[in-house]
Amino acid sequence: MSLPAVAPNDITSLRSRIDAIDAEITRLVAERRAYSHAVQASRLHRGGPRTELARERGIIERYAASLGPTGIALANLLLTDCRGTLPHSPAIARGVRA
Ligand SMILES: O=C(O)C(=O)C[C@]1(C(=O)O)C=C[C@@H](O)C=C1
Repeated sequence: MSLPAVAPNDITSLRSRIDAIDAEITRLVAERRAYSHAVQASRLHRGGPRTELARERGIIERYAASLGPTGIALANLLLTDCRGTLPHSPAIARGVRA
């Protein structure tokens, strides 16, 4: 991974790049959650189960291949976040947060 030209001792510039990356990551996590909820809602609508463990295993394997053990932890966190209560679910209506 090569970095754009930033003086190595320019901590302010380096941190501002980190902050921009974090903002992008959190935006992508929210976008991923929305797509994940759409897939889960579609599956439920067709009478299927809400989760699909074979698909989750494939995702975890991809993260592991890219990032090693940290990737496994990250994939599990993402899947937990994306599996949360669907916006239209009765649990939400009762005020329960997954
Ligand atoms: O890809 C799917 O089938 C999804 O429902 C999305 C997703 C995910 O967030 O990646 C969420 C729940 C499933 O158990 C598997 C994967």
